[in-house]
Amino acid sequence: TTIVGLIFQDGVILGADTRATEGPIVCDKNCEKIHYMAPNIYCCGAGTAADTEAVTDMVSSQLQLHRYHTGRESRVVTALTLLKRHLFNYQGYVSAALVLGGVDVTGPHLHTIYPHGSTDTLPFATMGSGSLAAMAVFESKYKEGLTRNEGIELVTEAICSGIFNDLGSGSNVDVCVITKGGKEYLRNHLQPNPRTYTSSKGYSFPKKTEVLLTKIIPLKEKVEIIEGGDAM
Ligand SMILES: C#CCCCC(=O)N[C@@H](Cc1ccccc1)C(=O)N[C@@H](CC(C)C)B(O)O
Repeated sequence: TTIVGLIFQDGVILGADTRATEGPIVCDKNCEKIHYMAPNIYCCGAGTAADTEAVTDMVSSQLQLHRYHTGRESRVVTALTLLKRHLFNYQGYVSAALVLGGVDVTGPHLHTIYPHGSTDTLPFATMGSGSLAAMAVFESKYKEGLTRNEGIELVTEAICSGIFNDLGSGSNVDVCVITKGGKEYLRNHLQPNPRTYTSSKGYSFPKKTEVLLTKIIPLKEKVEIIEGGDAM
């Protein structure tokens, strides 16, 4: 997985690739790694798919109950605290590495959360097996005050770095833009690995391209009996 986040002039932009693997096998070529937490908060997940899905869904429900109780919009710090407390409690056995982003009454916020429960607050962040490839892009090109389009392009470039350089990442680029005004979830914003289509009739070769084996090779006439051989 390659997942990223950055702060731009109007809020936060999150990005993710869409590959799920099981060892050397790609078990999902277009999965979703950007999870809804609240109307103004989203969270990218890397690690064990089941764990990232379960922990974000659980905290999202807790935030919704909290919104009913307070009558107010959820804050990013609330999601951060709920996530880190849960992960710390399980001492790293819940394998969820997260990039949490959102905009609330206190402004835009971006955090990373590690499986053991430690967290960071950053202007730009990357996680997953493709995080080094993505961070190379951010370290060389990130600056403060990026416009929406500049931010989307930089997030897309960072995810593409993971897609093309990390075997744990691949397929498409998902993007989520969060501002005070709301959010834009750009599912499959970029599809840089389209499936090249074979003919609908399946494979067809011109006649006479097959080499017909006409020579019949006879089976061995005599089979040697090995006397007294040990039973295998
Ligand atoms: C679909 C499906 C099965 C998913 C299995 C599954 O969790 N794969 C993991 C890798 C992994 C982890 C632990 C045990 C085995 C395999 C995976 O692809 N993680 C990606 C993110 C998730 C959200 C898709 B990424 O971090 O590479």
